[in-house]
Amino acid sequence: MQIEATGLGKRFQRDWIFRGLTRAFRPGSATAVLGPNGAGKSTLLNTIAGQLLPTEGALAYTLSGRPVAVEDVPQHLAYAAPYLELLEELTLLELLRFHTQFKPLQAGVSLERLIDIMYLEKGRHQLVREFSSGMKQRLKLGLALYAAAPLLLLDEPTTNLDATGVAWYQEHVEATRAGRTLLLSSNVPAEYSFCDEELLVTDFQTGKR
Ligand SMILES: Nc1ncnc2c1ncn2[C@@H]1O[C@H](COP(=O)(O)OP(=O)(O)OP(=O)(O)O)[C@@H](O)[C@H]1O
Repeated sequence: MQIEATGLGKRFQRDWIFRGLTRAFRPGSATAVLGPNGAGKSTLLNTIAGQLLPTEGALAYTLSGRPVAVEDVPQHLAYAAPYLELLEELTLLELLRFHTQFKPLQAGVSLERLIDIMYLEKGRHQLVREFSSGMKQRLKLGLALYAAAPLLLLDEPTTNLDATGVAWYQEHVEATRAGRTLLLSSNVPAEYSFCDEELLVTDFQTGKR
């Protein structure tokens, strides 16, 4: 998905979080959205996801040369973030069946294959609520990385992952990012070192008031 941000700005009450952001995000690119805690990285991802309205400026989305209305962006989007909750009252298999009804997996990836990829075989019939935080994070990432969605947003993707989990993430983000538009919010170089572009949110904060 091609995304063109023009003069994009977001304000909460009287505080501008970012302002004057003009940038194109191309299919096949991976952009690291960087900045200190509270800089506005998640706010920017949520705005690009169409979940927050920009206060000023515009976002234009194009898929295979056709414009996509902002209200249709969610169907083309896979998003993993600490603040997006899993349905923890379901077992893993129930959750995967439910989730993939509205967010299908990539061609050739079955539910069983995804369970293997996520190393969650033993949790197949377990309530997600009982998963460790690392298991939940592998589940969130597996659902996003292997979704059939051209726009991939990852917010702090290695949250709760140990060193093995971080290596797992690096392997699978590489395996799934070709041709997609990826934006990744991070403070951890191991999460974003593969990205070909960087966007420092604080570059869009001078003179914003
Ligand atoms: N819904 C909201 N209403 C008011 N202020 C908000 C809202 N959401 C976020 N903010 C504020 O916007 C600023 C940016 O927050 P945001 O979560 O985007 O930062 P971040 O760079 O992702 O931070 P972190 O690295 O800590 O996750 C913060 O000051 C936060 O308090």
